[in-house]
Amino acid sequence: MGYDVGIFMVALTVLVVSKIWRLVKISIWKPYALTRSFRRQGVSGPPYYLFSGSLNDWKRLKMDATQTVLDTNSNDITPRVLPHYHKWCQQYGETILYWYGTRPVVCIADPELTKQVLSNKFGFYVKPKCSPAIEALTGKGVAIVNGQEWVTRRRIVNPAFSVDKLKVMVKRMAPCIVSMLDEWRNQVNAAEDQSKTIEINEEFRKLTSDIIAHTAFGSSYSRGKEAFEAQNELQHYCAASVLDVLVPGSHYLPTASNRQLWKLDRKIRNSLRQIIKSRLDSASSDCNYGDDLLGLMIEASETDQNKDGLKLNMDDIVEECKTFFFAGHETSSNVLTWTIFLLSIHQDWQTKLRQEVLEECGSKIPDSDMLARLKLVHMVLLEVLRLYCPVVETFREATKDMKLGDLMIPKESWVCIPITELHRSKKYWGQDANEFNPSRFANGISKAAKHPNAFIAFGMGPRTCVGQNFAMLEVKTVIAMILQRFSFSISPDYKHAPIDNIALQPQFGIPIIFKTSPSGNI
Ligand code: HEM
Repeated sequence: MGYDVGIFMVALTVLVVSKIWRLVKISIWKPYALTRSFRRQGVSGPPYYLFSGSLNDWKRLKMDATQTVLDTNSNDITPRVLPHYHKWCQQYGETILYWYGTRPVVCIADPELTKQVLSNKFGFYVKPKCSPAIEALTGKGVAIVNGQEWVTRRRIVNPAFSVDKLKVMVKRMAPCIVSMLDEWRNQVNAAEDQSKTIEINEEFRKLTSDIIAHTAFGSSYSRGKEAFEAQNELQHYCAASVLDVLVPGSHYLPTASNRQLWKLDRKIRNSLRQIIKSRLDSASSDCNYGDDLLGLMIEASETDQNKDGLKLNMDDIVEECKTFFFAGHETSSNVLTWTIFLLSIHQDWQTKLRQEVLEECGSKIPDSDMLARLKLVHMVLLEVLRLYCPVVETFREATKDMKLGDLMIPKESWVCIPITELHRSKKYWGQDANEFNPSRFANGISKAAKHPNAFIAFGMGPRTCVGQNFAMLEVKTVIAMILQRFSFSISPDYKHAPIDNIALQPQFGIPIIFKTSPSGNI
């Protein structure tokens, strides 16, 4: 008995000592050694603080930035959107090392190095593990999984965005857009001076939710409403907590904020399960579930005929639905918002685009052929995506020690690519990098800057955005239909305050004054 207790005590001591050693190694030794190693390579950054790394400094800079308001005509948004990067770059140079807790992050704003990281096909730079809150928001779907799991999921979802499917989707979008615009027109016509101020960010959020629900899930905004609303609430929660120091295991504790997170997660899942169930119930006897995204995923859950022999189960489908519900509306709604904002300020471009739309589409609802001819609209959208890219930055984790340019990136370090900064670097975009100048895209994306990969609004390489063609068609259709019907300008009440809330949003919304367009009676 005494012997057993002795062995137990020794084992316990070994366990405790090894845990303590691991903690010391991760939180003290590694940061110290890596800081020195990077310094030798000429890279430095803000100091490392025990456990919190640079998070507290980062949080403070973000808080301060949210108190500022920019000049409405200024597109120089980095100090507000990536205030930590802006400040640390000025202090420590273009490439910086900072700490997400105990995790080293090397930030690079160089298109050549970005290409090496994002285009790596051997899985040496993978998507880092997300916090539980982000995972609850975006789902453990194709956007965050790695390796074979990602290959399988990407193969399942890719066909949902083929050219033929997109053409059908454009047709399905139209009624959602008409319904919103009819409502706007009623409001304009009801106003005494025939003009109405509308806060567009919220309107576009509802519209793009409705569109993704219809086109990818054969549902409607009202059916998915509970999921969208819970995702919206969760997004605010995530944005507020993303810079909190994560204590390992703390997400299992029933704290007030965890309980709120679990509740929202349950709401999203339940609502999505209802949508899936109703598709299963309505399937014909030959198990034809439809050829939209949801149909393809259900089919993949029923067959192991896919190349890898891997199947999706119901939970996988729910996670994937979360991914597409979120990615499918959050990005597009913000691009729409910033496009209308910029066209309100640049009335000359608004006039040019309206002319183009009326020439190519007349008063008809645009189809995919007409949309392909809207060259100026396309250029303007690229310029909006450059200046107000919804994805502000992206991260990868090195799975082994990597040589990146002149830098050695140690295994398990993160590489941060500050898209907002890369998109307005004077080195690549010229002295007018912060100006709205859609003409720079006249000869296509690769010729717009001094480096062909300086524009990465949809990412690059194997993990490039699966919904990019869908998003461009959607945004083009909405903008064209607005231009056919209305002229618009910015309200004097507008406060220019872009903010990174997981996506780039206007902190106080954007009030726009709409009038019925003199050009048409559509
Ligand atoms: C203008 C709107 C959009 C922008 C700017 C955008 C941007 C991006 C970017 C930058 C990435 C890559 C992130 C990274 O490499 O870390 C990405 C990935 C992704 N996007 Fe989009 N996106 C947009 C619209 C959409 C839409 C409408 C959908 C769905 C219908 C969608 C679904 C996805 C998915 C599933 C991924 C993950 C792909 C993978 O990892 O294989 N996106 N998006």
